[in-house]
Amino acid sequence: MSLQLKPSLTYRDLLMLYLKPQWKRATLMAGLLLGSIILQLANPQILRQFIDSALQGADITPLMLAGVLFVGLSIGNQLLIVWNTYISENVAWTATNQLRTDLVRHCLQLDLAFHKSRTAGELIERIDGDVNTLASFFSQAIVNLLGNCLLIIGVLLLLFREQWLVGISISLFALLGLFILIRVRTIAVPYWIKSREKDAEFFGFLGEQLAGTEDLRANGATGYVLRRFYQILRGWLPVNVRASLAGYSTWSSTLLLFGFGNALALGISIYLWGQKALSPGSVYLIFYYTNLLSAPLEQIRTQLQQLQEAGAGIERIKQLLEVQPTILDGDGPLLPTGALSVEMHNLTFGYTPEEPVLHSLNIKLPAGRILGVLGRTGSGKTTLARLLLRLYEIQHGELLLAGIPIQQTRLHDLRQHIGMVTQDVQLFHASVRANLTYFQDDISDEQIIEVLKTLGLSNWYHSLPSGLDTILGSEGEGLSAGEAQLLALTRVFLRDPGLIIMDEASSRLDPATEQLLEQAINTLLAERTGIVIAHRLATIQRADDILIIEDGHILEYGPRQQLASDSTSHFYQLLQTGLEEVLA
Ligand SMILES: Nc1ncnc2c1ncn2[C@@H]1O[C@H](COP(=O)(O)OP(=O)(O)OP(=O)(O)O)[C@@H](O)[C@H]1O
Repeated sequence: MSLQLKPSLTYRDLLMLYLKPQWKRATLMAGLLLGSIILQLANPQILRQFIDSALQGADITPLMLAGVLFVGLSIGNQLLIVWNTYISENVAWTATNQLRTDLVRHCLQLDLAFHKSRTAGELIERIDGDVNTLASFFSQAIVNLLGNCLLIIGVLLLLFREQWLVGISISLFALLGLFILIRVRTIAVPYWIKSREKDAEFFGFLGEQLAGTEDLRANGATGYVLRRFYQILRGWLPVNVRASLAGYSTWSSTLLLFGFGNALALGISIYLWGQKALSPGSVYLIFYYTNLLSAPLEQIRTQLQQLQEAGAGIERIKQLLEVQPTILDGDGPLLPTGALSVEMHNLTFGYTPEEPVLHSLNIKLPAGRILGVLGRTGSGKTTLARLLLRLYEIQHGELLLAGIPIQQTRLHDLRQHIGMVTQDVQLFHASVRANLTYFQDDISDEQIIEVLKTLGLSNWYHSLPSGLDTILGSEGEGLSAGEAQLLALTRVFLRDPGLIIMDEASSRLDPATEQLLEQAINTLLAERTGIVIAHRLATIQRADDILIIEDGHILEYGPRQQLASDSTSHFYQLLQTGLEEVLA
């Protein structure tokens, strides 16, 4: 299903989008609920008949039959409730899963700047937390709210039919009861909100610490973590005690209220019985119906709350949908296959336009050549790579790929033609195959094995216990840094891009792995254009051209051999001093 969510989202839109496709199940849900209401209303009538007939000395057979019917209908009602719960959970999960998928798709389309400015936890809360509040909206709120109203109306009508005075008294009690229940709940709400805030703080803290376990231990920060942990727990305790007490007061007030309702029903019934206006069976019937009111009244209260929460959830989802990607597909031609040329004319860019990070870059890299980019930390090398992938849009000047202005390219096409290998290799807790193909099914196992062989990874592949089906640990656990880099190269190789951008690993690898990596990089760069952010001499020797950036400006740019033999060039000085020492 394509994304149909729009920022002007309403309850009606949500129902149309996510419940309409499930209208058959939703209708069945309504039917089951109606059946259950009818059974709940009919059953006390049998009991009344039973009591009155028994008191009048009726035969045992009709009494037995009435008893069996009562039990049968009660069991039938329970079965309908279980079936209804099963269907409504299915409806809710199908609907909310679709909504989650649509929101994830929306977020994945948003600019990198959006993701950089938000924490992972915030997005998880947006996509899962807010959607969870809608689950009950889909599963119960609408249908059950109507169902409960119907049940209450049914009970009150039957009470009116029994005796008008009873009808009026219990109707007034029901109205007052609902009002009181809602009021009492609002008193407890702030305590629950506080408790949930503390929950979020605790889990946020826990998540952060778990993610950084290795660093924390290595730096001896365990004591600090435990102290913070204890502080948070200590803050959590009184808040939770207060929230529980507030919850208890809600619960006890509900009990008190329904106790009062029962007393009222019994009082009126006894009075009317004394007046000979009611039979004992009818007294029981009234008592039963009054009791029956408690569940729907209580549920209406929770459902109104769920509707409120769903309203807040919709509001936050709307805010998320209002954020739109600013980097969109261009309408230029598709990029050609094979090596791509790269040109920059007066290219200027800043993460905020007032503070440029790259200034007036002019570069001309013909197809098939390799550019080695050097520069100190923070000079703008990664920014340059991000611009080439169009993760950010250039602000001034021109950036051309195979002669096509980058703004005119289509994002999917662009990212098919550019491969990027960074120092942080992102590996997923999934099979080797899925990690290498990025879950793309059209890449055959033969192709993968061939590429692994080309990159010198045959031995590694044969050592895998289940071949390509071997599951990798999360974040590449169990792989050395060199192996992870080689896998990243394999991944890019399989996509066969025309331009490779490499942010080279500066960590020192063992000589055997380094040699393997060097060979793999050579194979990868052959007949492709390469932009290599270099940290090692070996890479520099591979480059045709050298670009040295300083504070976002070009300090030096030219053919490597020419710069290397010019003793006045910065590159020459760098080679003399040693690359690692200067750039580290
Ligand atoms: N997302 C961002 N938002 C704002 N400023 C950023 C962002 N990313 C980088 N910068 C800033 O842009 C400048 C260039 O950063 P960049 O990451 O491109 O440098 P680099 O040369 O790749 O550094 P390194 O070698 O350490 O990776 C730095 O001043 C940095 O603080």
